[in-house]
Amino acid sequence: MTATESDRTARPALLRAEGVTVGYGSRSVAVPVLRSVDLELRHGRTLGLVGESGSGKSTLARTLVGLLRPSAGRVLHEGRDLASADRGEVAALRRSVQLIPQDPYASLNPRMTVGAAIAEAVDPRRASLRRHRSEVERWLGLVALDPDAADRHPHAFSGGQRQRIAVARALAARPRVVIADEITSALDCSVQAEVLNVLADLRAELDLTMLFISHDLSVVRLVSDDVAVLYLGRVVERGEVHEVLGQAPAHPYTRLLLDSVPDGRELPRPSEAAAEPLTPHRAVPRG
Ligand SMILES: Nc1ncnc2c1ncn2[C@@H]1O[C@H](COP(=O)(O)OP(=O)(O)OP(=O)(O)O)[C@@H](O)[C@H]1O
Repeated sequence: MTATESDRTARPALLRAEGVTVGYGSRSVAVPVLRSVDLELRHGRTLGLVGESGSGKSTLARTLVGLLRPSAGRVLHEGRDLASADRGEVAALRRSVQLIPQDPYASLNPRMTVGAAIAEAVDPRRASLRRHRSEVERWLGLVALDPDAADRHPHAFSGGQRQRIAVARALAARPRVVIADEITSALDCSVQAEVLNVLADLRAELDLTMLFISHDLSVVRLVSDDVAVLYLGRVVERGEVHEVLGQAPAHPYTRLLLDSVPDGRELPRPSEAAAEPLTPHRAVPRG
């Protein structure tokens, strides 16, 4: 075992799927979308999840945060099975794993100001923008938005700004794990870079563990330490990014994925590709 391998496997798994099978509809008629999926997110690492449209990536994301129940297998949050946790524990465990969906309209209430939405994430029981104004403004600063953004509604922002608001809102809940589900796929390239840079800065500052879902192999290569390849609802290959997306992918589907990307094997290594941070270093609010 190499030094990197032992470092990776020594880190505790914050989130683990064990033999997870999920389908939609009633159990008797459901055709599984996910079949016996095993996956783990280890502390401080980013796992990229790739796979073609319909392979089950979003279904897996929703299952990991507890929005869908597996018909077989289990999901463990820091070793605890959501299915056997009591209500208080489920609420805390769910809060510690935040999902950022592709469409920020799905996660931002159009009738709520941005500040009220972030205040709710900061403190769901005493959600008040007035009470949490300074922390809300710090989070807005962390995603490079002005403090007065707090008083505006989501429709007043561009797609990239809305996605940064969604990132701030998810992170304001102080999760240990973030699941980013195709968060840049609806954005132009330059705006994609803005969102990815913000996320990369915050990931390092907050010591986040992340599942980064994307069909874009070059983006996955940039942000991930490890990668898992989902094909027809099964994880067919996983490992460190440079191994799986490097010279010798083991599974034919991974080879097909790579062959479909122009210069797919020549993508820059994360260290070479690390772009200038979009935002200057900012102190992260601790609380
Ligand atoms: N609410 C639902 N009810 C029934 N079937 C669904 C539902 N959501 C997804 N599916 C089906 O489950 C399969 C996997 O969908 P899923 O959205 O998880 O795939 P995906 O890999 O995220 O795709 P994409 O990259 O296009 O977002 C698809 O066949 C889809 O039609």
